[in-house]
Amino acid sequence: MYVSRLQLQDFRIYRSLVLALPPGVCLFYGANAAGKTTILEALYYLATTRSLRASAERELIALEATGDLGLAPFARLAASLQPQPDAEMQTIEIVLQRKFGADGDLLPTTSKTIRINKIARRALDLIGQLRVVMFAPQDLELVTGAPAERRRYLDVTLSQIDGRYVRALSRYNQVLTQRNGLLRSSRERGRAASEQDLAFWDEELAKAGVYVLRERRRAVTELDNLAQRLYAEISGSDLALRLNYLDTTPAHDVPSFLAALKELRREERERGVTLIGPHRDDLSIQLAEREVGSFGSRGQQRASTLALRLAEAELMHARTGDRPVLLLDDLLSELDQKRREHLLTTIVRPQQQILITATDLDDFSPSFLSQITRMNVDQGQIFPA
Ligand SMILES: Nc1ncnc2c1ncn2[C@@H]1O[C@H](COP(=O)(O)OP(=O)(O)OP(=O)(O)O)[C@@H](O)[C@H]1O
Repeated sequence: MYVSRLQLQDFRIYRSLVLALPPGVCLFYGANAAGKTTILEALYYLATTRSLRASAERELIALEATGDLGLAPFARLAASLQPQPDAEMQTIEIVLQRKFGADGDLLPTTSKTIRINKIARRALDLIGQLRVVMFAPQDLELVTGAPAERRRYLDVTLSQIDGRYVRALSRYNQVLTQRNGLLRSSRERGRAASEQDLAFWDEELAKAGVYVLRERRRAVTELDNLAQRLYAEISGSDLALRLNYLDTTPAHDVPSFLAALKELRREERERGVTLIGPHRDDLSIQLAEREVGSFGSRGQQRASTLALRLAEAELMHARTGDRPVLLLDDLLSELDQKRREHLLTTIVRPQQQILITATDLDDFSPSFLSQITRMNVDQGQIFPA
């Protein structure tokens, strides 16, 4: 699959952009703050419906956006996807709009409208239409950061592969919020939640949770194989990079999940929170049997992160038969010339769309530059170069 066209209106620095993209490698270069990362962010947002860096979605709407004829300011992102060489083109679109309050002032909240082939759909239906893997400078947090970073890694990967996973995870999170609300409010009121109410939420939590757990465990087994090989390729080292899913419950089916919840009943009532399940799990990432996050050198942490991202792309390819679009944000500038060339030869393949950002063309060899498309980014405008 590749993105043949990206259209942005009032998305961050881009007031109006129509960009044709090639199926192979495309390098976006330009000064700091020119708008390079924003292009990758737009594609990540269209793929996952999540922002990479905004703390509130309204930040994605251009500050200068005024909205039309009394409409609240909005951002529009659209992409044309070419799934297979002969398959029919698809279009995906997100419109993100500010809301007016009763007094006519803009509220901090936004609404999101999603269309696939011009037909309104839910966010859950959009995920998986376009598959991307983002390599970002802040990726080191994948190994050094909190468990939530690693859960997100698994969730974003699996959500793009499996529609049922997206729905199960969304259901799990809804149920978890309800169940935690019940446990917390009962504790605060000093009146135990009824066993009947809890039993209902237990059942719902277990049903969604078991699917999420099963798919995460299966993915980690595959990612473990892939990442081991990729780490060796990237680093040239023979230390084994190993991934392990760290679960808070060994449950494999609904009855065992329910039994585990039952066992913790008293403690959960006392603490007012759900203590086991996918929302508390973690992914162990070890090199030579030690956690890379705590024991690895900076170079080992970086190589592990790269291996994890490449493994993510390989997993998507293995499961769907299609290569995801790779988004490499300012990644290559951190590597020396030899490692950069090595990485590029590892990832550049026929039918693999790769979008790269860089401030400096000098980071690339003339032979590499002669084989790719270059785009110069300048203050929210893009010029083929
Ligand atoms: N909502 C918004 N409206 C207008 N401009 C915005 C908005 N959000 C971010 N910007 C601006 O967009 C510009 C481009 O940001 P971007 O991160 O894409 O740059 P970049 O080319 O990747 O820079 P660098 O090389 O420093 O990483 C920045 O100046 C940023 O302040």
